[in-house]
Amino acid sequence: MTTPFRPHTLLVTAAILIKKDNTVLLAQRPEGKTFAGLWEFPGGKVEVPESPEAALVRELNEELGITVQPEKLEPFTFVSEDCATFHLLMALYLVRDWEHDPIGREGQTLAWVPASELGNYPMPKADAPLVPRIQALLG
Ligand SMILES: Nc1nc2c([nH]c(=O)n2[C@@H]2O[C@H](COP(=O)(O)OP(=O)(O)OP(=O)(O)O)[C@@H](O)[C@H]2O)c(=O)[nH]1
Repeated sequence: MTTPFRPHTLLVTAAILIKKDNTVLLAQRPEGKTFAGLWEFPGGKVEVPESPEAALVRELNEELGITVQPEKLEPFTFVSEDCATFHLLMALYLVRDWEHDPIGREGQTLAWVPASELGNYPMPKADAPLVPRIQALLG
C-alpha cells in the first residue's frame, strides 16, 4: 500500500554551508520549537510570494546573520517526507561563499561538523538520507 500524500505540502529550503576545511554547519533547534534539541541544516519555510532561493537568502540572514548572493546557492538534492500533519518537501542547496561569520541569532547552538561525524548528531527523520549524500560529496 502506498502512503497517502497529506493535503498540505510544506515547501522548505535549507543550506548545507561548507567551510574551506570541508566542515558543514548544523544548527540545534532551540527549546520551545518543534523537534527541539535536534540538529538541522539552517533554512525554513518558503513564504508566498518568495522563490525558494529568496526564502533561503532571507532565512540565512535571519537565523545566522550571513549574507549570501542568490547565485551562490548551488542546487544539491531534495527530500520528500510524510510528516504527521503535513508533507515536507525540502530543497537543499550547497553554499560555499557568504559574508560575515554565522552566529545563532535565534538562540540556536551552531556546530561545524566534519562529514564523517554527521551521524553523531540527532536530526529530524527527513534528514537521514542527506548524511550519506554529503559524505559522498565531501569524503
Ligand atoms: N530548516 C530545516 N528544517 C527542517 C530540516 N529537517 C526538517 O525536517 N525540517 C522541518 O522543516 C520545517 C522547517 O520550518 P521552519 O524551520 O521554518 O520551522 P519554524 O521553526 O519556523 O516553525 P516550527 O516551530 O513550526 O517548526 C520544520 O517542520 C522542520 O522540522 C532541516 O534540516 N532544516
